[in-house]
Amino acid sequence: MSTILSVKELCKTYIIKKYSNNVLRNVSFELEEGDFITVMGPSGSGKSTLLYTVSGMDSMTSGKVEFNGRDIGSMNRKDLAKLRLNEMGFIFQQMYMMKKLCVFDNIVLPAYQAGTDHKEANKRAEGLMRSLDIIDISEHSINEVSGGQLQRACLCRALINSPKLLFADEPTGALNSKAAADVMNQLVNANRSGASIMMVSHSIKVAAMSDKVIYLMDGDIQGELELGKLLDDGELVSRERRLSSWLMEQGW
Ligand SMILES: Nc1ncnc2c1ncn2[C@@H]1O[C@H](COP(=O)(O)OP(=O)(O)OP(=O)(O)O)[C@@H](O)[C@H]1O
Repeated sequence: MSTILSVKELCKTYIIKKYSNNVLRNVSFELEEGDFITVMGPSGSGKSTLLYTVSGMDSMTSGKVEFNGRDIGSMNRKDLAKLRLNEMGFIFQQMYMMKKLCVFDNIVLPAYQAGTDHKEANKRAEGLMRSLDIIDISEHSINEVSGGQLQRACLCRALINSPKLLFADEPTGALNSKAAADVMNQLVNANRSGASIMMVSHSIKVAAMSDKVIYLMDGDIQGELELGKLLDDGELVSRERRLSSWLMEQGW
């Protein structure tokens, strides 16, 4: 098993009107290939900022982040964009969909950009949309769909290039329980097919499906809980209980 993401002493400071906000303070952790981790913690503890900085979407103030042995802090914008297109997938709270394209075209576009044969890309997009129950909205403009449908479309788009590492910020946030279960099943399937996942979630039910939970407090990792791979849905209740009592110890 090799390390896909190595984060060492990562710091991120936002400066607004001369006031410094040290959002991430010396965060260090490693993600092994095939890992599925969830970052939890109080609102404002820096969870989304952590996802944005380790994925190269936002710059770091200091520290080192390596993706598959490549130092992302020293990569130029073009190489970073290529890395994100080909090897990473994103489901973020601000969903950057192209307003002029229909849902299907938004989903398939990254595959075309990566040079995948169009017929193959279309087939893959259709399969993903069926599994997330949004095939009926293929031709809709992104202004004509619900928040939950849009979130599922984002997941399809994130998976279209079979990313090595998937970043997901509250992927079930806007969803009802059936849609949330569809999304989580798809994430677990993607992980079983080899994608590593780094997710942020406030939900115990959702986080209990991951292998490991990191608790972020005031921009630093306060604790880690190893849950192991989810092998059977029957284990979920006991995993949720374990996670819930650990979170209470963390002061959640
Ligand atoms: N682009 C930005 N510019 C300035 N400050 C920011 C920016 N993004 C986040 N922050 C600040 O960083 C801190 C952490 O925000 P972040 O969104 O990472 O927290 P979070 O743990 O994900 O919170 P939540 O659970 O509420 O989503 C907050 O104080 C926030 O105001």
